[in-house]
Amino acid sequence: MVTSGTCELCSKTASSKCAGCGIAYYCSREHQKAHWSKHKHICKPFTVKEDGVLGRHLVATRRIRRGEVVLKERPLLVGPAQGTPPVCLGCLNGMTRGPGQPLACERCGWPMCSRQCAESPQHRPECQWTVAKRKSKVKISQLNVSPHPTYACVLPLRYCYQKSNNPKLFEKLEGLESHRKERKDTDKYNWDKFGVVQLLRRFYSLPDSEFTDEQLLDICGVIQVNGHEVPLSEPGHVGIYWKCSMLEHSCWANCSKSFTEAGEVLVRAAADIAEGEHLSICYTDPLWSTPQRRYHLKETKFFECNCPRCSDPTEMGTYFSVFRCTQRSVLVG
Ligand SMILES: C[S@@+](CC[C@H](N)C(=O)[O-])C[C@H]1O[C@@H](n2cnc3c(N)ncnc32)[C@H](O)[C@@H]1O
Repeated sequence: MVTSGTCELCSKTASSKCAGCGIAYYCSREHQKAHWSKHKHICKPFTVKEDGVLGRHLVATRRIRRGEVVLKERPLLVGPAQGTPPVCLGCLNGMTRGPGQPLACERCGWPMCSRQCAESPQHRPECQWTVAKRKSKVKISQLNVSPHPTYACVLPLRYCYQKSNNPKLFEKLEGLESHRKERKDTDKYNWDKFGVVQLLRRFYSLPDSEFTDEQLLDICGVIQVNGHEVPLSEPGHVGIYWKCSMLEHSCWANCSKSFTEAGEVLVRAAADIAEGEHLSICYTDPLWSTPQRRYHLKETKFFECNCPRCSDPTEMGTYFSVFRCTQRSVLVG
């Protein structure tokens, strides 16, 4: 991992990066300030626009070359996926994978893989709420159950926890799309009512006066619509990012995403992108057929994909979704 570069102004070795683009290095705040009039034209090569079809989306403000880093950012929130076996709530790795025996956090009882993970700030929300609201330790006796139902409430709980502990972060999360109307009465919504809302009420005695059912279901909506599967743990976990949440989908995306070891999302241009072009990533599996991809996007992200690939029956000449006719030789022969 690169941790230093040369200062954009004086070319000395520098270790602090521009927070906007994460590309330019500076040796001091003074040099960063002095260089800003030049750097502002290339920093963050996109702007957020909004329209009636896509909602907010990112548009290139200059030409972006293939391979260039478009954005790099830390997650607003991370937590276990909804359907997961028991994981350590510090590092988010599975509890049955490590060499050592899982240990229970001394304060809250949630199983952890080490003392260090039990002390990690990541684990604080459920740890503090277990002590303050549940008032009795959590006991997860079966570590090989998958999915383990108790873990479904952890990420929503971490989100709720920010309301009083980090109101600025909570406000940011609240600004993300939840598709409240479109989600209502879907199978996932009805599952969340029981699997998350009722669980938080029973397990954490979370009263309606703190969060109404509708608010909790909106939180589940934000996680569903904006959550990224992060493959940095085994099993993977979910991360919610701010700018990355503004990226629109295309099955013929011009950007690709990956993750740094530190959990940042890294979005790179997968093709040369012209100024004014929309930036996109693929929300679904590009190796699925057109009907599968469109169904998945409609069910989970609530839109009909009309990208160039979905609009072209040949899928850009690849015939990716066609059935191979095994009778060809009989028919033509
Ligand atoms: C992660 S959010 C993207 C940001 C969102 N537009 C906003 O304003 O917060 C995903 C949502 O954006 C919209 N969206 C993304 N890509 C789209 C596309 N290609 N066509 C239509 N809507 C799209 C859908 O409403 C989708 O559920």
